[in-house]
Amino acid sequence: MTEPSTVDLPPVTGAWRAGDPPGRRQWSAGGRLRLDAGGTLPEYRIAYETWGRLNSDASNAVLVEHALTGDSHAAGPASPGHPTAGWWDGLIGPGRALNTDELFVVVPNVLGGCQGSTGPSSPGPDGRPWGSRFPRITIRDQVRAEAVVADELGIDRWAAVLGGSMGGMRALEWAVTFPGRVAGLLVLAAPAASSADQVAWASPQLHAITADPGWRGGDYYDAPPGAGPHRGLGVARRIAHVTYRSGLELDQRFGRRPQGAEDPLGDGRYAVESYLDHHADKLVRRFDAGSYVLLTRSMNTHDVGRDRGGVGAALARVTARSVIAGVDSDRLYPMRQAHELAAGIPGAGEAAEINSPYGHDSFLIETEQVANLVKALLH
Ligand SMILES: CC(=O)SCCNC(=O)CCNC(=O)[C@H](O)C(C)(C)COP(=O)(O)OP(=O)(O)OC[C@H]1O[C@@H](n2cnc3c(N)ncnc32)[C@H](O)[C@@H]1OP(=O)(O)O
Ligand SMILES: N[C@@H](CCO)C(=O)O
Repeated sequence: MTEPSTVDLPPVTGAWRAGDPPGRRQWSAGGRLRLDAGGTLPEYRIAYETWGRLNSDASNAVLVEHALTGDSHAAGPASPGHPTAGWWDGLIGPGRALNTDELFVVVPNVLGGCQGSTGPSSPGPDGRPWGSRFPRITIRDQVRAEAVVADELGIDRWAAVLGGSMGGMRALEWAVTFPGRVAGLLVLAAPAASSADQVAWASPQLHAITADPGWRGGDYYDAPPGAGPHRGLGVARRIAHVTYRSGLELDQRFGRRPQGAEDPLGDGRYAVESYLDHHADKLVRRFDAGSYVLLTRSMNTHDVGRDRGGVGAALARVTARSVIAGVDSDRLYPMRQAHELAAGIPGAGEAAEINSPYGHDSFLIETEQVANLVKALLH
């Protein structure tokens, strides 16, 4: 390889909290959280950002839920406290689909994450990082944890809850767990229950991380800089990123081209390999492997029908005005699942289709089509 991968650099674990400048990010603290899998989380905090102003009867609040490696920074530029620009910057702001002249937009970082909310890299009750002691959590647990943010802000009922991928799972769980608190629902590229295929794709990712000697059973936070499971996390991201894009896109974009002057007949890479290396390197710099494992497992557990009499009975509880959408080229969360979900939610109508070559990631890329879905929900 003439352009070495940088995955041996230390990850950004915890740096967001330590070096955070004053900004709009705030925290809500929750007490004992009873967990789906048994046991409790003794205390936790949820980081969140807001845009716009809450009106006097708190009827204009919208909850936006991020995907696996997202965070509360859905809008605005990158800054010292935020390594990436807002992931829905084109959708949130004055005059945009989520018009902050009218709406109060709230974006929490998920429980179990590593960008401000409590997760495996956070201090446990004894002050040492939770690591392997962090309990297993489900999407449902994450949603119940987020209710503290709504309660603290005085929001009894969200005008809308929306999200894509893992964010779509949380949005859906909000509408099923708290039907009276969700007036509008937009689920993008997310199923009612994770399928065998989705669990299967997660499996090699989890193995890649936990088989890395740097993983140390999940207790690597006190290891010297650079000794964490960075290579494993990088491999996991490469696998995941392929599932986030379509095969046709990769073929048309990269073809059989080598990366620059590299020679794939020797030790050189194809351009598409370099592209995956780049995404792996970027993730390793900004995301914690412990959170990746925990959140991936929580997505595996996603099933709105669990302990509720099945998916049909769970979806029948939804009273929100609902828009359900998938992406025609999504090979990870196929349109079939969007159709099944829409068919189960009272009044949801047909699932909408985002037309795009970009696969699953289209909910982050196809701003105009997503904006139209948001407008369809809100107006
Ligand atoms: C709600 C949430 O999900 S939040 C999380 C969202 N953010 C992420 O997922 C972070 C990772 N980023 C991504 O997955 C994507 O960048 C998206 C989905 C956000 C946007 O997708 P796109 O705009 O289509 O970006 P794309 O996948 O083409 O990647 C572009 C990057 O690949 C790099 N790249 C392209 N070709 C090559 C190559 N041959 N070799 C190395 N790097 C390459 C580009 O230089 C660019 O780098 P940069 O992002 O550092 O500027
Ligand atoms: N690329 C996005 C989508 C995952 O669903 C992320 O990393 O969060």
